[in-house]
Amino acid sequence: MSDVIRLENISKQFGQIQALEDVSFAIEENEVLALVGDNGAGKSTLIKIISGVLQQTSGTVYVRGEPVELSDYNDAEERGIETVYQDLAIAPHRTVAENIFLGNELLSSGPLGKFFNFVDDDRMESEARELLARLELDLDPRSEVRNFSGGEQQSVAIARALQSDPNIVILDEPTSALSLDATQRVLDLIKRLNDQDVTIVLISHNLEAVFDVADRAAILSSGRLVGVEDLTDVTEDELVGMMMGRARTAAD
Ligand SMILES: Nc1ncnc2c1ncn2[C@@H]1O[C@H](COP(=O)(O)OP(=O)(O)OP(=O)(O)O)[C@@H](O)[C@H]1O
Repeated sequence: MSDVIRLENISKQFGQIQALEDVSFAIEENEVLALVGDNGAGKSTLIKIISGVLQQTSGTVYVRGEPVELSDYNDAEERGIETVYQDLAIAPHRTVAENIFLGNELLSSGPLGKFFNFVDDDRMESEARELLARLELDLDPRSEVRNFSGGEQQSVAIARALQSDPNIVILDEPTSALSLDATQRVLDLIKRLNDQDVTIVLISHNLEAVFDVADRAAILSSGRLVGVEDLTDVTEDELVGMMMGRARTAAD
């Protein structure tokens, strides 16, 4: 398996606070990698660096073997990396199709449409319909998103990230605040994406979800990488121990 992203000695300081210290590991092609750790461990800081929102103080990010400078969100998007943040940034009074194309609206191809920037609602609706079908999401592209449950809104946010056809999707706590049922539906969506060759990085405090959907877990504690474990090799208790900063020993 080849690396899609490799982090080498990534450190990040905010003034006196060392949010990340010398973090090095690789994300493999087509895996689901969970990023776990206690509050303040550095998970959000790390994904913001991978998605171009923050820049590391030192260290190098490699995407498909190339050292890259991700100075903003577009740099990451151009390399096929999309992120769905916890706040979702969904526009509740817009339709599913409008949300999927929010900020990337398709314009009419006719000369007048181009000139006046007419949005091509029909094309957005039909492309949204195709995308939703590909993700096996039973959502009407013409419905306003405010009518949806939390799990469905999360699915719309994931569909929007998929609109640019990324091959790496980073999900920040996609199941927090969801019912058990909705959580399972979002986990099933993550599995379907992964079956379609999308590499997934998942931040989650829900260890049951992590064990259900992820292949490996990278464990952070106080800004340091404690380990990267194959989830078939560790128990939930061992993982919690590592999240508390206890490296695995041969006796574990
Ligand atoms: N913009 C910032 N300015 C100053 N300190 C920050 C900033 N962002 C994060 N930090 C600090 O960096 C450390 C790591 O925070 P981060 O949000 O990455 O942790 P986390 O693992 O995502 O936590 P949580 O699970 O609570 O979201 C914390 O000590 C946090 O207070």
